Amino acid sequence: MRVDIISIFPDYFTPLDLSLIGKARTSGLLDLVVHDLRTWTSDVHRTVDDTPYGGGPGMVMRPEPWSQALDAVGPGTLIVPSPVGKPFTQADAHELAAAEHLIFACGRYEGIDQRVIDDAAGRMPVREVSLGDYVLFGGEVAVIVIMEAVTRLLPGVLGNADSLTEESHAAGLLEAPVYTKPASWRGRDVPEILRSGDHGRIARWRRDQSLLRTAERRPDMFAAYPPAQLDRADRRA
Ligand SMILES: COc1ccc2nc(C(=O)O)sc2c1
Repeated sequence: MRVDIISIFPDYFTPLDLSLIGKARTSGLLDLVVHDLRTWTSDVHRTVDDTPYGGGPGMVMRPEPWSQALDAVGPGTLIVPSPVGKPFTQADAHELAAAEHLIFACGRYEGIDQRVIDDAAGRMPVREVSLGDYVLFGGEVAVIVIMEAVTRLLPGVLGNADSLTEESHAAGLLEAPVYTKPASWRGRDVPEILRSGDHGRIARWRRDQSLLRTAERRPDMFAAYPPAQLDRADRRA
């Protein structure tokens, strides 16, 4: 997968040199290039913003540097993190993991001139996405989150692909609690069933815990869970 990230703060992305994303880059599974938007400015001050038409606080990112940057690195699937974007979900991560070329545009200030996004949409798929109902300083942190969510789904990046099937949101439910040694810790014991060796009962316990946790913590997810995927034992949980 090829990924281009465009930002006025390219140093924000040094974490993408680390851990499994860093390994994916060195192994060639991920071809990631981070660009400084100011590369595509032409004035001595390398200006990327200007005052908003219609007045109002703050500054807006000018269209010219962005249009030249996107012309240089595109076309691809353009992702623009934004407070007005569609909530980003695990399903979106799976869709983006299937793309050949992702381009991330990191907004700052009050955002990017809307014409940049409208113009790009005439040449490539564009997704404006939000991480949640809160506002960040800019798109950079959202891109790091999305890059983690997407890259870990790429074949060969995670050592054990089985992790992807049991984890939260993978099957539309929250995962069961996990435990490791010691069996007793500060007077708290690991649930006996997990030490029973009875894999059938362990699987049932985990499924029940997953259903209960989802019902308690994410009733929205629980309500959306397809009834057809609930078996008879589930209905007793
Ligand atoms: C100006 O660019 C921004 C500003 C805030 C912001 N907040 C996001 C979020 O997903 O919460 S993405 C994003 C982009």
